[in-house]
Amino acid sequence: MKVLVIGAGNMGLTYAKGMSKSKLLKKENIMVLDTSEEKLDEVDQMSDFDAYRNLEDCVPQADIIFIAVKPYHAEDLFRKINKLVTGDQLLISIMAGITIKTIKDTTGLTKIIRAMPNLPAQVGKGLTSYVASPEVSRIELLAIESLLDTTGKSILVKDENFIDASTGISGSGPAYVFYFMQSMMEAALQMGFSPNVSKVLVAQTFTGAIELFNQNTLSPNSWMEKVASKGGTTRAALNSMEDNNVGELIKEAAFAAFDRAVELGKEKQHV
Ligand SMILES: NC(=O)C1=CN([C@@H]2O[C@H](COP(=O)(O)OP(=O)(O)OC[C@H]3O[C@@H](n4cnc5c(N)ncnc54)[C@H](OP(=O)(O)O)[C@@H]3O)[C@@H](O)[C@H]2O)C=CC1
Ligand SMILES: O=C(O)[C@@H]1CCC=N1
Repeated sequence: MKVLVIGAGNMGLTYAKGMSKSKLLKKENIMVLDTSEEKLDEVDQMSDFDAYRNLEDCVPQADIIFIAVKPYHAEDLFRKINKLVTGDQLLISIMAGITIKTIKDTTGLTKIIRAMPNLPAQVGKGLTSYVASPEVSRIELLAIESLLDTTGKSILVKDENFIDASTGISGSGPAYVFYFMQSMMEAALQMGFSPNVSKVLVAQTFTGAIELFNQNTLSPNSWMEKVASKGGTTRAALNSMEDNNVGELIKEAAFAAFDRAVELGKEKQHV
């Protein structure tokens, strides 16, 4: 089985590396194509995969084509791919918003997996939700699941709406966590801690809280209660968040990402 990864950026290279480390695929069976000379130099220097500049040289050889370019590059790329594909190839897209129908209509392929990973895939802690077109067989689906699992966990969702929804939760979600971390680090700096100490205070707090959450069956609300003493400091902080409607604002932000994913799928330039 040969896999071609198109787009050697944050996510494309992460998956190429994940697949090669996993031993599911031999390195010589992973091809990487990008239009940026800088990215291709990076791939060449890693000397892990063969770097390609021209679609003609790699698309026809691929059993699986993994698309990891930005959504606004999809239209042009798909038009070019259309002339090179054979009906049996399977395409995995991780692009936000781009629907299976659009991919089928523009590439001519029918075996499509639409997936939504997240950045922690870079450290093997990713979460990828995915859905398949009916033309993908059960055996192919199992093989794809193994490939996606090389970067963390994967979840097969019921329909594409859940891909857009998981974009709002897990796809974009790491940025919400970093937003929270940034604010806490800024508060620590304002309290007089050095940048290094601020970083350790915040990072270890997040790591510890996640470890607790993962080792137990308690909800975040129950954990909050364990931290907060009556009339104490945590209650003061949680009251301040409640007063400022922070919880609702976080939900609103997640829905803004969900809505944007749906909108991206409808934008004319992609079809
Ligand atoms: N970053 C994230 O956390 C997540 C991203 N995604 C999705 O993954 C996709 C990729 O995102 P990300 O990895 O961050 O993007 P990057 O910009 O890091 O990587 C995309 C790469 O593709 C290259 N490229 C552009 N057009 C083409 C083309 N026609 N053929 C080959 N290569 C091309 C780009 O080159 P150049 O820079 O020159 O344009 C760039 O090197 C997006 O569609 C996004 O929606 C999904 C989940 C999480
Ligand atoms: O911001 C984006 O559009 C992509 C999709 C999810 C994370 N990054």
